[in-house]
Amino acid sequence: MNTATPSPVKMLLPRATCTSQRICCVSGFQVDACRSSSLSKNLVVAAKDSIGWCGTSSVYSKQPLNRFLLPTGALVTSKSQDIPVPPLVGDEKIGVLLLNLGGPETLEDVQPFLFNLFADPDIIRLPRLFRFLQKPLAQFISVVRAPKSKEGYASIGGGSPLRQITDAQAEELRKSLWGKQVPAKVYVGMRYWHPFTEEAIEQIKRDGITKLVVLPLYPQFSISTSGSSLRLLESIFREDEYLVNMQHTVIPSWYQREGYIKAMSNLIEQELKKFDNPEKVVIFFSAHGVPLAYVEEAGDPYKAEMEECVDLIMEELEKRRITNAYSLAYQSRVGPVEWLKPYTDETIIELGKKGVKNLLAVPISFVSEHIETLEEIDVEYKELALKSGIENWGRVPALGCEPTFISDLADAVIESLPYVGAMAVSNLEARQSLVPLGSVEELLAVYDSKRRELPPPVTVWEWGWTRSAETWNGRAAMLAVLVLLVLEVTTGEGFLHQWGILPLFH
Ligand SMILES: C=CC1=C(C)c2cc3[nH]c(cc4nc(cc5[nH]c(cc1n2)c(C)c5CCC(=O)O)C(CCC(=O)O)=C4C)c(C)c3C=C
Ligand SMILES: [Fe+2]
Repeated sequence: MNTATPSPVKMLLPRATCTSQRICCVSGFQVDACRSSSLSKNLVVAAKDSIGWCGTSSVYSKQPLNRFLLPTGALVTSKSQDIPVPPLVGDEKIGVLLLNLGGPETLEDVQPFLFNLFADPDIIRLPRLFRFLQKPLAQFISVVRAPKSKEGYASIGGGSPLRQITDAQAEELRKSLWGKQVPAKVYVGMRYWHPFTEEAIEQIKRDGITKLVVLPLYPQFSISTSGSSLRLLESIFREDEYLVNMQHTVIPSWYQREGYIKAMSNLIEQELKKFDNPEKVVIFFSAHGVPLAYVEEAGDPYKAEMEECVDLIMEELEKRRITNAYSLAYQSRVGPVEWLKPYTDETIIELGKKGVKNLLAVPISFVSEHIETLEEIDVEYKELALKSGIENWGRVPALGCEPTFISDLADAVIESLPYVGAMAVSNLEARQSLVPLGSVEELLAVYDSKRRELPPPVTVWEWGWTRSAETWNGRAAMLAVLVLLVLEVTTGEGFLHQWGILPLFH
């Protein structure tokens, strides 16, 4: 790190950065800043290829390189590098909050974890009138599902690896940010298990973080994942004076980032090489599904983002002269409603029937190994594939702490810093930015710290004999049955007991 005295006056500060109240001078430029300008706030004076001198209009002194001065709202770019240089922050304390799902760490955790998951109105979306049933229903479903889920977690070692992997990702991201001159603290906030988002927020407050970048660890946005975590965060922020005043921004999704696409392509390329005839392998992207109604009724961008993501990876592979056949399907459906299609299991059978012999599964919606890669894909789908006539099976590992990926996440954080607390001036500006701040307009609107309202969880209602009405009628009927079941289980009385059926479940 070069902390030499700045060489004699040479004003190379780009004009744009001089126009805000505070100024940031960037590395790669030799600067004697705007000392004589009318601007009297903070300055950073940087010697060539370093950032090491900070000061005010009249005095500047050698300071630790980590004391950054941030031009609030101003985008800072350096002509000497492709990646924008980090904005510099004076007494600000930068935090990055990684949002993730969380998973049970022991078999005893499974049922309460499932309860938390099903009690989330973004996972089971009840009509407003029936919201009071959310928790009893969650209790019922979690108890019924727990034995099957426990079996799955038992088969992958007795618990989810998610906490460990996310902690490791947080540490690698922290190191990468520090390496890029951004001394940020990185926190992990899980939605359904420890460390809960609330716990992370308490730590953020204790640490006195003043600027927060919120980064969901899901490449593509879904109401059921990033949306749910952000909704929770919003309710926490709204009730807390410290947080209301803390500046923050959100990176809603990042599947289109070059670094992520390249990292995924690298992994696919490596796994293809393990087959005897790599060019004959069908690349089989398998994404976690969501109920179809999320996309068709509630406007979840998940499907569109997933398809675009797959296209981008295939384009990148094509640049590397890898032009294999590929397919995208959705896995892990839960419950009786229709989910995004095609389903992974049905597609595997279909591919087998078509004579496909070599299949490379690519988990695409999540960046850690978890129960659905380690059990569902590696065991269930592999078995199904082999039964369906596929002879050679491979699976791309989840990204985990892959260096290109982590470095790209760090760049995403750095690129988002100028937006912390600053409203994107327009959607156009947001779309042009490297960080997709405008890709989910409503979310941007909400999660820019100066705007608030979230889109309601249930959106569409049409009168008459329409598809929507049918769906809701069906759900109401299902609910009525479930209410009867819950009442029966809790009171020990009802038609199933009368018929002598229910005691079988005790
Ligand atoms: C992008 C990823 C995910 C989406 C979208 C998603 C939606 C979604 N999930 C359920 C129900 C369950 N998910 C469960 C586990 C689970 N889900 C994801 C990711 C997405 N879910 C992950 C990474 C995990 C595994 C965590 C781990 O412990 O390793 C479970 C529990 C496991 C099981 O019993 O199968 C359930 C249940 C719904 C209903 C939903 C969309 C509405
Ligand atoms: Fe899930």
